[in-house]
Amino acid sequence: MDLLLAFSLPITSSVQRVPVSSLRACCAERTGPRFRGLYQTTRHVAVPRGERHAPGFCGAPAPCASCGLSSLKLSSGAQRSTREDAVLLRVAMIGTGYVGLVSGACFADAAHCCVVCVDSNAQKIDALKRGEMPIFEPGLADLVRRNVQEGRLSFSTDLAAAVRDAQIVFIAVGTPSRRGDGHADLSYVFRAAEAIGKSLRSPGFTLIVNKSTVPVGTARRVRELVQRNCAPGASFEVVSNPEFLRQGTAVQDFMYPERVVIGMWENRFQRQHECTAFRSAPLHLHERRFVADTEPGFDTRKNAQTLMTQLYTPIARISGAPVLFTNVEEAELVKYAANAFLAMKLEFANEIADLCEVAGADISVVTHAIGLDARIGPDYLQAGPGFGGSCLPKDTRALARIAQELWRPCRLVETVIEGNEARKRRIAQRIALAVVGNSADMNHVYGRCIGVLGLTFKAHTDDTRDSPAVFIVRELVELGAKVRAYDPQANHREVHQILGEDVELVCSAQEAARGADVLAVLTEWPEIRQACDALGPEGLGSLMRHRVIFDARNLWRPEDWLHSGFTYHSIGRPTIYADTAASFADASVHTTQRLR
Ligand SMILES: NC(=O)c1ccc[n+]([C@@H]2O[C@H](COP(=O)([O-])OP(=O)(O)OC[C@H]3O[C@@H](n4cnc5c(N)ncnc54)[C@H](O)[C@@H]3O)[C@@H](O)[C@H]2O)c1
Ligand SMILES: O=c1ccn([C@@H]2O[C@H](COP(=O)(O)OP(=O)(O)O[C@H]3O[C@H](CO)[C@@H](O)[C@H](O)[C@H]3O)[C@@H](O)[C@H]2O)c(=O)[nH]1
Repeated sequence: MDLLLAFSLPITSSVQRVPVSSLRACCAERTGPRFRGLYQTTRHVAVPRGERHAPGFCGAPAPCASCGLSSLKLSSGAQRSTREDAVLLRVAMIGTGYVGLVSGACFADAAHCCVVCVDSNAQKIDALKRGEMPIFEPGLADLVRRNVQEGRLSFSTDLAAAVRDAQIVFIAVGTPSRRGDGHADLSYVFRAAEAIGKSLRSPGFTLIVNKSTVPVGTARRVRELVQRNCAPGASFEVVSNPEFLRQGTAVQDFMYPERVVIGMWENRFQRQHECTAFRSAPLHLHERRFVADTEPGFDTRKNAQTLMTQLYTPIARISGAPVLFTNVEEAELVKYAANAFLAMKLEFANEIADLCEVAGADISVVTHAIGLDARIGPDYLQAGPGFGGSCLPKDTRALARIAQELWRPCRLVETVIEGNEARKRRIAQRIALAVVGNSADMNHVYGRCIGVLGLTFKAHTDDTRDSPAVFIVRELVELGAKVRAYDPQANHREVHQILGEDVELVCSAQEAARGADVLAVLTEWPEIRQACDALGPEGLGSLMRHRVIFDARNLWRPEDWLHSGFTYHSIGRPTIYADTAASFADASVHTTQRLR
């Protein structure tokens, strides 16, 4: 049995093509709806001859409990030696953050690569060498451990050595917002490009892949920088390969992407003649040629396309994801356009939620109903305190900025950015109003105690970058409130760096609730709901000074708080008042019944 062939080579005598419908569905339950979707969209997969099991289909990264196989773990000595004897692609990942570490570990695991993850932060690399994870990302620790043990993944601060040994070098460094003007700060990318240029082996071909999110035109500048810094005989190509993973589900997203986008250099004249042929059908591997074989640059581009194909074929096979070859500008724009569209959808849901509050409607009913229209879809319509994180806010700002500079302003994106900023402020004000009650005098917030549940920008991550929760807490502190906050994963040191010592960080939801005038839920952690449910309204109420909840993530249904003695505020839904609960009961129960 040759599992390696099953992934990376065409069908051979040891591998057969099997209709997906006849595979063992041993892990269908474990992998959830996405797996079932994949089942429906992929018609054939390659599996070892004589088997009805598709390696990797059973829910990489974890090995399947019932069949013991995954794309990542080989179960017999014979299989292991086949893999060890094979020539592995050598990859250097520059930047070992949320994207670099996940991508590096996943490539090592699924794509049979030897990956060196490089970072200029020596502490991070030392921690990884000791087996400690610098970030919290579900499934990542096991994946890293397994690939380190099996010799496919290592960590280093030595960029030059890693680049010299690599066939493919990824740039996965940060591109934060540049202070003041909203542009992406490309200094990390350019510094990495210079260092890569200086370290390229010569002679020999190296493929440089930009995975960082960058404005259109950046690949061109990276190429110039590498060219300026490399030795005369070095041969290289730069391609763009934006990443679409989400924090909290990063490993799953990387292994089962919706699509892989690879931006290649192309000859513009050729494009006018050839591209129309590809436009009518979805682009798949090898469908698009970028340079005629008689033109200069043909060899490096062909090498680039071959290496990227080799690298992504296993993931494309496992996931059934299309691999789209575009030009570099298209690839760079796809990333910003996708994030801007998601941000727009969220801002839309949030605006409709505001409308629901005054119109006596329930946002969850409205979004459920509009999401049933396939053109709209049910995802990304959960109203909340505004979108945050290290991507959507900075990427929308960067897109708006580039569009302005290219004299094609994206007014819609600009409006989304403004709307989201205003929303976070408004949610802070609403929480403050919940504290002061009928007096509506913001001066009365001074000295009052607000318990905060959740600080990360969403659940299942430790990341507080551009977190709406952190923004809201800062606003409340500025109004003079005493904030006591709990988050299951947020790093206390980082939170103190952002918010100073004005916020007391505690280790449980109970401690955050103790003595609070209002308890504000700002991140949708399941742990938070479980802790509150375990206490029950009586237990929770006995800890608090006043029985008021502000649920900015709609963790509960309004009717859950009827007759509880609590005033329950949420987003885009009727408020349950402690003293007038009965009058709201009918409305909220009706809306929930309609949902079912
Ligand atoms: N976080 C996400 O979910 C996500 C998803 C898709 C795309 N992206 C994009 O990917 C890029 C990286 O994002 P991230 O969240 O992983 O960032 P991050 O800040 O977590 O990691 C970046 C790492 O790069 C290192 N670094 C910077 N310059 C370096 C250099 N010259 N040499 C070696 N290491 C260097 C930093 O020390 C840091 O550890 C960004 O452009 C981001 O927009 C992020
Ligand atoms: O229905 C929803 C979905 C998300 N959010 C909020 O939107 C923000 C972003 O969430 P999400 O997109 O899940 O997280 P990210 O990890 O930032 O992922 C986004 O940003 C990444 C970096 O560019 C992209 O790769 C991903 O495709 C894109 O989803 C968070 O504050 C969420 O709380 C909501 O309020 N309601």
